[in-house]
Amino acid sequence: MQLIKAKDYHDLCHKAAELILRKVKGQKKLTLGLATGGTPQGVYRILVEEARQNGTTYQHVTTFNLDEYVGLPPDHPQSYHTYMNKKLFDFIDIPPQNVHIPDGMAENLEEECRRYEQMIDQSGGIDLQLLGIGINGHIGFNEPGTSFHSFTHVVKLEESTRIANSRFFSSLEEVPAFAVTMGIASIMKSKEILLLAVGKRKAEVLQRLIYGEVTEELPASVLKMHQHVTIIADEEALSSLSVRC
Ligand SMILES: N[C@@H]1[C@@H](O)[C@H](O)[C@@H](COP(=O)(O)O)O[C@@H]1O
Repeated sequence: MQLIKAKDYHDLCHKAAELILRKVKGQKKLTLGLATGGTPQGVYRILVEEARQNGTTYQHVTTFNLDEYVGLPPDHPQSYHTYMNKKLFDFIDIPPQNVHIPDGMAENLEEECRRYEQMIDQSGGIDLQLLGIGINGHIGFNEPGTSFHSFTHVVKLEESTRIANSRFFSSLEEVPAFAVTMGIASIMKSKEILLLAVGKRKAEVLQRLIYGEVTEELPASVLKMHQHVTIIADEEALSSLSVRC
């Protein structure tokens, strides 16, 4: 794992956007895995601004989002469909048919999970997967205890995750209890992974990730077994480590 230290959130977003843009501009065909949550918002803002200024095209880009809440219609203000449209897709020229987000409203969720996993494979696999990290070490919505062999599946969200994400809803009760998420094995199939960690509240989990063992109790620890992982973290997130980057 390569660890890149960013001064602050602004710096982290620029470093991450730069890495993504190098792929967008350098590859004829590109499949990106995308994340939601607070962390990548600033990265998407930079991508949008850069496309506006330079006319950068995303016609050749296909995307797969990590996850979606079960039971929220795509146009719900807190669905990840809405998040992605409002933060990125509405402002770049990516063809709508190239955008993939799990359907949390599917009647048969098991079938939806299989379909989603197949589509990732049919696209030729993810070239670069963007990840955030939950305070309990989750990636996507893979909570502690999730099998490292899991593919796209339905998960029951941990209370700590619902509480953390309730800041985007008007109350905790409104946060769905279930989600569809790419599994750990789905994420590990990506050719390259970029994990972002920001702020004091990620310091403890980042310390566990970097110094701790590989265990299903800390889903992100699986990344240590991947060949090509970059972590970009700001000073606050790195404050529990004594590393030189
Ligand atoms: N499903 C998402 C994750 O993909 C994300 O990484 C995590 C951290 O979110 P934040 O970046 O807001 O700390 O939150 C959610 O639970």
